[in-house]
Amino acid sequence: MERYQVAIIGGGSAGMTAASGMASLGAKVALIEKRDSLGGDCLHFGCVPSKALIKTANMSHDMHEAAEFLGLTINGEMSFAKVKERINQARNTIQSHDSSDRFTDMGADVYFGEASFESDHIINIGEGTSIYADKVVIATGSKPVVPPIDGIETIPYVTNESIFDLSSLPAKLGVIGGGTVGLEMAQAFSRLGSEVTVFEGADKLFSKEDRDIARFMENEIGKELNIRLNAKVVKAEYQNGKSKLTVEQKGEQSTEEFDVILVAAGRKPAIDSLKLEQAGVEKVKGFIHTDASFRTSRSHIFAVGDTVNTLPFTHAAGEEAKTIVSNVLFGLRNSLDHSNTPWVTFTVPEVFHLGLTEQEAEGKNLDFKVFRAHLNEVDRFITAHETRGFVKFITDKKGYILGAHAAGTDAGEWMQLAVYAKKNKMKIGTLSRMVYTYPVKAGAVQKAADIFWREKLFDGPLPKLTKKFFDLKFRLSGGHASSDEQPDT
Ligand SMILES: Cc1cc2nc3c(=O)[nH]c(=O)nc-3n(C[C@H](O)[C@H](O)[C@H](O)COP(=O)(O)OP(=O)(O)OC[C@H]3O[C@@H](n4cnc5c(N)ncnc54)[C@H](O)[C@@H]3O)c2cc1C
Ligand SMILES: NC(=O)c1ccc[n+]([C@@H]2O[C@H](COP(=O)([O-])OP(=O)(O)OC[C@H]3O[C@@H](n4cnc5c(N)ncnc54)[C@H](O)[C@@H]3O)[C@@H](O)[C@H]2O)c1
Repeated sequence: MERYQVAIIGGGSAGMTAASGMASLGAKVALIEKRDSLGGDCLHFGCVPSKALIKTANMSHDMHEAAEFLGLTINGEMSFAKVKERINQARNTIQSHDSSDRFTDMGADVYFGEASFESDHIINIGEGTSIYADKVVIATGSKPVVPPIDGIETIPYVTNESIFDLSSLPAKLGVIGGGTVGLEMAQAFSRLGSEVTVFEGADKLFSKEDRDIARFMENEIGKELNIRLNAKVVKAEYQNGKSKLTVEQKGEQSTEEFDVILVAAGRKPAIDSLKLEQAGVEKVKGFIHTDASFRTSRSHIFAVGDTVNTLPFTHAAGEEAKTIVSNVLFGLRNSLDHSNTPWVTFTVPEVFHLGLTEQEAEGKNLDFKVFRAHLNEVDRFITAHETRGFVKFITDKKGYILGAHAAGTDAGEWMQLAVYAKKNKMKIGTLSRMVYTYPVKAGAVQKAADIFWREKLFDGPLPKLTKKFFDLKFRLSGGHASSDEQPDT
């Protein structure tokens, strides 16, 4: 049986990052992936295809809006095959960066096959292969939750794992779940031309966002989609090529027919087939339980990414994997503070989230301040006619950043500045005291940050003091300007 210092189960964002870090340091590493290529959810069914789809849908939407405004006519039918071509091109290009050769070149052995624990050190891969590992990293990601709706298995629903394989654009798309996956996909399909209805069980959308952002976004996205809140899908049927949903809302039932149903009702760790019990690895609430240094209940077995109950994002998975490299190889106890990990929801407008929301600051009884700027005050947004949205900073009394939130075009790009400032424990005023190119979208950050100085300089005692000083100076100079300040006559 081949022996490894580290076996990494799962070749997604977390697994690949851990493998490249450990193999580059010279450890004998096995990377095991159940699918026939590396890349994980993000590459195959998540971030990459969804962002390529969103971009293509926004291109189509913006083109139609611009044509109408400029008095142009667009002819022809949109080709869904072309949309898929763009998605596949993006996937293929990124796939080439994630090729197994890259990892073998680094010295890792890549195995393709489903892994499960035979014991706490022995891992079976598919049928017939077993390896021994001193340490193990579990990075098997997550999978979609399919809610227990009567008849759901009788309809040909899609999830994020199959929606990118649709052969044509559905005329009517029903989306179960108004979370990040549901809303990003719903808006993209709507912008390509589908009529989209989103069924959300909760009473609001964007529930993890700052309440002002959530309210604003619910209103914005509601202009493009049919949103049904407090909606419980109780029954699903398939008749004459259509999927029929029975939905309960405010005690009343109604039915609606769709060409395609997307189930986007949340995700759960993909750990069922690992036989964790054979390794003695414990779970809590369906996630693998770890300490702050990502050690499981067995100290030589680690878990990162979507398998643990932290933040379910690619960049979070990657950062967790980087954190454990020295924990696994050198027995260190590095931990990761996710309070500086942002996330972005790629709807239009885009939503950026970092740190505490206003309601969380209230919940913690913090003495905090809010600084905000609206995009209609920022020249770059005005010139681009993209004034929908705002930025909002939450700081402590002294101005240290606790949270930063924004909704607006490309918010995920221009708000990255806030991550640097918060991580480096800067006051919001620092974001004002730097020169921004004119005109850029990050001008919105500067506008909000300027308020910090305006309050400090102009709302405090300083203006009264300086007025007294100038009055005195004026009187001392005889009530008229000194000779060297006299204007030319
Ligand atoms: C539609 C969608 C869009 C998303 N968009 C974004 C985004 O824009 N930005 C963002 O940050 N995040 C996004 N995410 C979330 C992101 O995809 C995940 O957080 C990320 O992929 C988690 O990485 P991971 O390495 O933990 O898991 P994964 O990337 O899922 O990798 C796990 C790997 O383990 C393999 N595996 C599973 N079980 C076994 C086994 N028993 N043996 C061997 N291999 C196994 C899987 O095949 C997979 O390749 C999106 C998710 C979805 C669903
Ligand atoms: N831009 C990004 O970074 C990005 C994009 C997509 C996904 N993701 C990640 O993937 C994770 C999963 O996304 P998701 O949207 O699947 O999950 P989610 O937890 O964000 O949203 C699921 C939604 O479905 C609703 N729901 C659950 N069961 C329901 C039912 N039976 N009927 C109606 N509504 C129901 C929930 O109330 C919730 O609002 C997210 O937490 C996010 O971290 C990130």
